[in-house]
This record gives sequence, structure tokens and C-alpha cells, in this order.
Amino acid sequence: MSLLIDSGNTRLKWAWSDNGSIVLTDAVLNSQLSFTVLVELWHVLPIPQIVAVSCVNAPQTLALIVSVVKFLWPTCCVVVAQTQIVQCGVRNGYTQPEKLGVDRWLALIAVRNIYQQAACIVDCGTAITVDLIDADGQHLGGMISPGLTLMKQALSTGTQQLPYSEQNYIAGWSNNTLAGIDSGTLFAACGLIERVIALQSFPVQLILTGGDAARIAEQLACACIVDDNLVLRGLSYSVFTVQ
Ligand SMILES: Nc1ncnc2c1ncn2[C@@H]1O[C@H](COP(=O)(O)OP(=O)(O)O)[C@@H](O)[C@H]1O
Ligand SMILES: CC(C)(COP(=O)(O)O)[C@@H](O)C(=O)NCCC(=O)O
Ligand SMILES: [K+]
Repeated sequence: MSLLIDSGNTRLKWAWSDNGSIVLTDAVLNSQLSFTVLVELWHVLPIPQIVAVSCVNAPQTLALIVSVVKFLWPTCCVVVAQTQIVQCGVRNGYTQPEKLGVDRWLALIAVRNIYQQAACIVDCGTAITVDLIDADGQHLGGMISPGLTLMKQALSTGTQQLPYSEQNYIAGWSNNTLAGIDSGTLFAACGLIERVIALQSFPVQLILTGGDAARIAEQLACACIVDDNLVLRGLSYSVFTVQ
């Protein structure tokens, strides 16, 4: 049994994994993270043999995670995933491969191994990242845009009269400010994805993951798969597949 951990810029997600299949997932907001909170959440878990971590968050967060793991399970082996040049059938398309976020790298590995076809991967988290992979496992590059919450926060902090609300509204023409911001930012995300798909010269499977995946998928004009645990599933492949 192993514990898989994905530390993003908004939330820390984890999954309990048995033989590569994910059997339990949970999450906590970064704003609520502390040694005590993680101990409370994790001490009820069975003792893992391996803890695998993906972290695009601050080094202090990684250090916190490792310290809690060592406190709860002193003999357990901790593996911290790193972006590679080639791994699990994927070839990194960045000119400086190590600069590609490890969460994006792991999502590419998951898609290569689960779907085995050309795909456009959209991680709808704090940022919205778009990555393209061909049917041979070559990463063709990516794009980075603000996520829905970041877009709303940018409007609120960059203007005098726009408030921030995390509330969701019915998408479309709005007759008030908050609903207009909510629809405008949601449509911006959909527009990015639809343009990427429209410009594709070969067929790709569109796959969405991340906290806002379902909300964005609901509004998209093109067909897509929502796979909530792509990063954690990729983490499992990266740690347990013999190269
Ligand atoms: N319960 C929730 N708590 C916080 N954010 C949520 C929640 N449900 C959906 N979201 C949305 O998901 C985004 C975070 O998605 P997530 O994939 O966890 O991001 P990251 O990997 O960057 O931490 C937030 O920006 C927010 O818009
Ligand atoms: C783009 C990201 C901020 C996305 O992080 P997330 O929204 O999942 O928290 C992260 O993958 C990252 O820090 N990437 C490094 C730069 C790059 O991928 O080019
Ligand atoms: K993301």
C-alpha cells in the first residue's frame, strides 16, 4: 500500500493506492495546512510502505509533508517525483525539460499510459495548463493561463470597483457584476480550450483534470473526458513502473 500526495498551489490532495489503483482520495486547502492538521488527517491511514510526492508548491510545504510522514511512519520510504527528460513512455518537449512543472509531467505520464493516444491535457487548477502529447508519447509543448479563481482575484485586486466572490452563477449574459465576472472568466477558460482544439491539425482526445475540470467541461462546446486524479495516477506510474 502506498500514499500518493499532490501538493498544488491551492490544495494538497492525496490518495491511498493499492497495486497502482487509487482507492481513496481527499484534499485540504493550503491555507489550512499545518503539522497538526496533517497529523490529524493522516494518522488514521494504514501504514504505507512508500509515500510518493508531487509538489509544485513552496519548498517549505514539501518539507512539512516529509516531516509529517517521518513523524507518523518513521521507517516509510519517501519518493519525491521530479520532471524527467524521458519517463514511462513520455518525452519531454521543453528546451529545459526540468522547468516543466512536475504535476504537468505526471499528468502526461498518466495519459500516455492510460489513454495511449494523442491527447490535449488541461489541468484546471490554480493555473490552467494545457499540454499536448502525440500518439508516440512526444510532448509537443504547452500553455499556461490563470485558473478561474486567479482570474477573479486578479479583477478584484486590479480594479477599484470589482469585488471577489467564490460563488458560482449560471453561465451566460449577466445582469449583475458578480455573475458577469463569473461568466466572463469561465468563458475565457472555455475559449482557450476550444481554440486549442480548433487549431489542432490531427485528432486529439481532450482530457480535463483539476479542481475546476467539471465546471469547465459542462460549458465546453467540444467533447472531453474529465479525469479527476490524473496527477496522482501519473505519480503512481512514475514511482512503480520499472524503467
Ligand atoms: N472545495 C474546493 N476548495 C478550493 N478550491 C476548489 C474547490 N472546488 C473547486 N475548486 C477550484 O479548484 C481550484 C484548485 O484546483 P486544484 O486542482 O486543487 O489546484 P492546485 O492543484 O493548483 O492546488 C481552485 O482554484 C478553485 O477554483
Ligand atoms: C504551472 C503551474 C504553476 C501549475 O500549478 P497548479 O495550478 O497545478 O498549482 C506548475 O505546473 C508550475 O509551477 N510549473 C512550472 C513552470 C512550467 O510548467 O513551465
Ligand atoms: K494546474
